[in-house]
Amino acid sequence: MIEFENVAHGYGGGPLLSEVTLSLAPGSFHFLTGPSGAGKSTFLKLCYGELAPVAGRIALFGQELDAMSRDDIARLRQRVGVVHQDCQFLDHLPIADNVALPLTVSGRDADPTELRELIAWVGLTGRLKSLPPALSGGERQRAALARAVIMSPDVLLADEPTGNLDWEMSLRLLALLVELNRMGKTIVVATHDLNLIRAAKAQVSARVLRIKDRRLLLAGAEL
Ligand SMILES: Nc1ncnc2c1ncn2[C@@H]1O[C@H](COP(=O)(O)OP(=O)(O)OP(=O)(O)O)[C@@H](O)[C@H]1O
Repeated sequence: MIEFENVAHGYGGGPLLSEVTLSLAPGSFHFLTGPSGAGKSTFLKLCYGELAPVAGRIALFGQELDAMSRDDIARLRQRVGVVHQDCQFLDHLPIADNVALPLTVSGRDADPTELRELIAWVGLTGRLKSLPPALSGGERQRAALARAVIMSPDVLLADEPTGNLDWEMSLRLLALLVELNRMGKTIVVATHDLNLIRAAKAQVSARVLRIKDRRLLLAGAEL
């Protein structure tokens, strides 16, 4: 589903990631850990073609990204939902419209019933008409998750989705991610939160990738 072969990336000041080789199977659940600045967000951006590697090859859904045009990559990206670290919204649009935005910008209308069901799934029915600035951190993260899955992606990448949330809200978000995984979605979650990883491992067969010294390693069973 996502394959890296000997991938390296850096922003000009020397390599940040190197010799990254891995294959994420369809339906798998991975956490991605590592110190701040290790390259977790960078790895996620490589996964969905936002960044190109300086060496090596990346294939998404069996297609080599470096052989594709920007338009083709953009089309492939519709099969990948992303929850960004800073989850930005259009502040003048109600939450329902923000969640529907990926459909709207691709020229489609959201089915009103499906949109309401999706927003109910993340527990934001009472917030349908609220503007983003009125939402709490946990509500914003859940709205961002709804927006990330509205195109029914095969893969969901989440960058520190519980970064600013209390434990109860983190577990609520985790439950949604676990549910998506049980529906067959491939999930990658970048996080510092080892308790979150432990809680997930009690529910799904999640594996842990760790960035250490520029390399991406499959962590052992210590977590
Ligand atoms: N566009 C960019 N240009 C130059 N340097 C960048 C760019 N984006 C990230 N970096 C640098 O690359 C390094 C890795 O950043 P990245 O955001 O991938 O790390 P991270 O592991 O996700 O960090 P955190 O846990 O703090 O979110 C950092 O030193 C960062 O400053």
